[in-house]
Amino acid sequence: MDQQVKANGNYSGRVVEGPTNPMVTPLLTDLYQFTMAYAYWKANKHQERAVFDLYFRKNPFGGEYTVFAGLEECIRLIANFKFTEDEISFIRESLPGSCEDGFFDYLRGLDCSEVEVYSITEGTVVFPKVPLLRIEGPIAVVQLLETPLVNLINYASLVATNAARHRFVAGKSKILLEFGLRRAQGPDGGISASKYCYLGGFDATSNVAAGRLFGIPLRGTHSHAFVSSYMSPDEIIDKSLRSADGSSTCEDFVSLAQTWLSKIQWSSSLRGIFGETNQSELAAFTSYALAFPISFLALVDTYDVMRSGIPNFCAVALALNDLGYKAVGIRLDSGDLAYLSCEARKFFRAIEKEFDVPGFGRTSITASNDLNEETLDALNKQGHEVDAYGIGTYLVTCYAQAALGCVFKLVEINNQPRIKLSEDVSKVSIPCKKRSYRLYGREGYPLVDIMTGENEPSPKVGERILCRHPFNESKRAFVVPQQVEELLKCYWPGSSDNPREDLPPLKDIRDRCIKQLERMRPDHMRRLNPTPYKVSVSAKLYDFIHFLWLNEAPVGELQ
Ligand SMILES: Nc1ncnc2c1ncn2[C@@H]1O[C@H](COP(=O)(O)OP(=O)(O)OP(=O)(O)O)[C@@H](O)[C@H]1O
Ligand SMILES: O=P(O)(O)OC[C@H]1O[C@H](OP(=O)(O)OP(=O)(O)O)[C@H](O)[C@@H]1O
Ligand SMILES: O=C(O)c1cccnc1
Ligand SMILES: [Mg+2]
Repeated sequence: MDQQVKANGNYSGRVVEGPTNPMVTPLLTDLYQFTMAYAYWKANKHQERAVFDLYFRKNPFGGEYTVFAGLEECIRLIANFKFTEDEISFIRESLPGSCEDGFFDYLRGLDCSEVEVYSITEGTVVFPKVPLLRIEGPIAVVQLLETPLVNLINYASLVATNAARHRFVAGKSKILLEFGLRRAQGPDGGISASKYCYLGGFDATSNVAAGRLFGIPLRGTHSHAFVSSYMSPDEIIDKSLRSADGSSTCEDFVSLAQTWLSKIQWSSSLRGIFGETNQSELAAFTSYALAFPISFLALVDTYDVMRSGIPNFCAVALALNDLGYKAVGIRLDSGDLAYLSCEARKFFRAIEKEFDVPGFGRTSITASNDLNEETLDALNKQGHEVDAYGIGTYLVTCYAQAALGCVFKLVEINNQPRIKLSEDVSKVSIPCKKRSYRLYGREGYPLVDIMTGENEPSPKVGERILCRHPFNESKRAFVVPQQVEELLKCYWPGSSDNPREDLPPLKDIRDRCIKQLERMRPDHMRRLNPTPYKVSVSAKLYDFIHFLWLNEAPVGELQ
């Protein structure tokens, strides 16, 4: 590979940009990766060819599926992996003074041109133990990659899964808005949350930087501060509003809204629902409508939703309607969201009927305030009229589960398979450089993932294959796949006879994720007691794992 390739991540004329977050550098790793790299180098072992698998052991949130995310950022790091002189000086200062100069010369020349990355496609639904990434290369450099790769995959996949779970409960027809930036774990937590919640099925974010960086649709309403900043309608100086078609101008939109409020107050069907509304709130809504006549949406819970916010909103919306504008809707941010959304809907329908405004009954209702999977589920059970949810804290902090627990384990070195044993069987690693496949059944659902040794023949459509639980002897099944999908594809560096996969735009990854989730058998997806998806190994790999296990585990001696 030529020098230019090494310098800027360009391969075969295709440039891979650097990581989105400039904090992602070769130093974003744990100290022990450098101490091991030095010890490998000192022992002249650093060029030995190693294969590592990156995988997780358990699905998050008590579920039975995970959305794989974060791959693009891993490839961006790998494609541009190069130490600067400053970084090398810092590593020198951080390691014991006895470390030899030659090691720093070695770091100076280091890049990932000898590293190969095979990965599952980003946005795929994935399962425990199946490698998400298989990284092969000189052991010292692959070891340095462990921490950043696990870091880049862990939260991305966790929050994408959280988003997918919220989408599952909310239902396909609802608009899901990610509102988490202020509550996220720092700036990168916020940006990553916006990116990967979109990937997992959210429709838009309030995070402007994420909108710019990733092209995610931006959406938002306004806050209580805007409402409470107004004291009275007298504050509004420019009261004029041109009609939507530009043919006329209403000189006093404030009075028009007040007139509509009186009409609502005295209408026969709405009489008695409310008396005087809060006039400073009406002023705030009027002012907001003057600023955004084509996209007017009001936060209605600052004073009293049914006695003030909703009638005030309707008055301004009807005034806009006179000028040919259609108000977007309301946001509810407190109280019983099921009850209030139903009451608001009734009010909108009554207005539609009373004043003959077609479509007013369908005015959009957005709900927010500490929402999570459980509250969405409770709202569904109670019955509600919410069209859109704004979700922050519980979504982006992954409140229900702090981390996915991805690991990076050595499975082969110098063509010798390696295993890591543990008292806890779920922690025993699956050795060998492997391939993995997803086998689909007659009804089109994925049935099982199977891992095989690298050189085993691949499963074939229509051919019966034995799938074995990796560690439980009695669990096995024959499968006759109707479709076989190889999961690990080449993402770096690729060559003319083994081309590298493209890194698709975020929107395409999101579309893939949504399709993948829809293709799963419903019992794997349900929230309560979902059925585990089967993850298996070939008969040959099963035998080999257990041979290696017995070989590596010392035999105890009883006295
Ligand atoms: N119908 C409902 N069923 C179940 N949970 C609901 C329902 N309506 C609202 N919730 C949830 O109940 C909680 C209400 O919280 P809390 O009582 O702290 O808020 P509030 O008093 O309504 O508003 P504020 O944020 O202004 O204090 C929120 O988590 C909200 O999502
Ligand atoms: O509730 P979350 O899921 O985190 O969603 C975002 C929240 O952030 C905003 O208000 P903020 O919480 O700042 O103020 P509040 O106390 O009025 O809710 C918004 O009104 C939501 O309530
Ligand atoms: O636009 C909103 O309504 C919004 C944005 C962030 C947090 N809470 C609400
Ligand atoms: Mg809140």
